Amino acid sequence: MPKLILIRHGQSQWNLENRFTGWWDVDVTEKGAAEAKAAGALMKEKGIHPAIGFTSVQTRAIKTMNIALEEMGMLWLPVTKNWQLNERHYGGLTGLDKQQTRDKHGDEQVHIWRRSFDVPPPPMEEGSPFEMANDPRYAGIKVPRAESLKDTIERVLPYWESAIVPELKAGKDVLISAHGNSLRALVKHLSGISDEDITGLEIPTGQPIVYDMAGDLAPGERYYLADS
Ligand SMILES: O=C(O)[C@@H](CO)OP(=O)(O)O
Repeated sequence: MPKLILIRHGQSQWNLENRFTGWWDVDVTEKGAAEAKAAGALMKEKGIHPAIGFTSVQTRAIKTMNIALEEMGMLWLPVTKNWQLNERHYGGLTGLDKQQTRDKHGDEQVHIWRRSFDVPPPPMEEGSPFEMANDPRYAGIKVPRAESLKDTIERVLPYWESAIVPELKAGKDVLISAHGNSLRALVKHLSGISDEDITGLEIPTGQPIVYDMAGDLAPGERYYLADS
């Protein structure tokens, strides 16, 4: 039965600096690269052999995929990149320091912006230095001004259904390298987590999460590869 393996990218420069990141394209740190390498070593040790990979179009997820695959001796793996696996768009919070934002707006408001199901952060202003709409990778795509988790789910799931499910149906093991909130979107769907309970789910960086899919593609329990 096919396996689905999910990895959140290794620590990014803005994870380290504690800044809201979203669609802004930051790289992994040295620690993040080491996390990706360790994830690859673990997958190799546990006999994980994906037949296809998927990532977002963001450097931190792509690098994590490549570093892990290199460690597995599988840099040849066909990998598809798609913006629908991007991190949730952080709107007007992009680039701000998370602690300074808490000091200014209060813990509760920041928690709502970060973890509520359907409250989006404030929209990104026109002319923001963190605007990505003119980046060539988003040509022809309506770049959002901000996204809630619900908005993120609404663009992750169509891609999951149209591009990824068919590969699992064909019996292929699939590796996805993505982001804290695009993976929360997917895990919410796969594990049937309620709108309320998803607010408490955190996905750590660089830790492969596995679903063993049943014959009818019902996802089994999810588990950390390190614990198996
Ligand atoms: O800044 C971000 O884009 C995300 C992921 O690092 O942060 P948060 O934990 O607030 O969802």
